[in-house]
Amino acid sequence: MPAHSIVIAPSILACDFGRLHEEVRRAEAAGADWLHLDVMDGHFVDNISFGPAFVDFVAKVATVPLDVHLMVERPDHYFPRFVKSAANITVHVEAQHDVRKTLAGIREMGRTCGLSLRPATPFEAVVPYLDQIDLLLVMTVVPGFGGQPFMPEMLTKVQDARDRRERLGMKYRIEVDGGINEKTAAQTREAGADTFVAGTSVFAAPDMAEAMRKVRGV
Ligand SMILES: O=C(CO)[C@H](O)[C@H](O)COP(=O)(O)O
Repeated sequence: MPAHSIVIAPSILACDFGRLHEEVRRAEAAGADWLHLDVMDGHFVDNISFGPAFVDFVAKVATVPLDVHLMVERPDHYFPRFVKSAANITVHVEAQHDVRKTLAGIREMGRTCGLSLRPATPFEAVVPYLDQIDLLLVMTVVPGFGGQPFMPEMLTKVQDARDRRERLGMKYRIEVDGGINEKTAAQTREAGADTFVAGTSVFAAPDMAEAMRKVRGV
């Protein structure tokens, strides 16, 4: 029995930025529960995506909650700029900050908070913070670029997150991001994931609603 309802969060990184308004509408019409926005600073990851003004624009046209993933070196410095538009703000355990303080700060500003870890980071690194988070984001590719293949070795991390949550009676969502499609969504769901970020597999599909149903497993 999953602890949470299934959530599908299409990754805006994979949409046509030149038609952003229509792409947001298309994702919502196709069944998006949330929209996922990857903010990249060119330091924490080897790519630069978009910043608060872009996220604010998406918030103006979106009707579903925005799930903002800060792939930035100083999330403590930047998260307040996303509070206006985000429902959830996720930061990385590997970034340069006091993780406890940043998570508490996001909560104090009235948003849910997530913690993420790169594929190379062991699950143990997030364990001290699990009592403080609403969502654990398990990266299933090296963060920075869409369109990469799913890393099956991350399945044990998802299982660890689920087992620990059950054992300790915690409530955090388990989100997966990177190479998520019909097949890998089924594998990660089986391992314990309930929240699925999908970029290429939904935005590039001929029928986005059908692609999203497949990720959802219905
Ligand atoms: O976090 C990300 C990149 O770092 C993207 O959200 C993720 O890659 C989604 O894209 P795809 O489904 O194409 O892998």
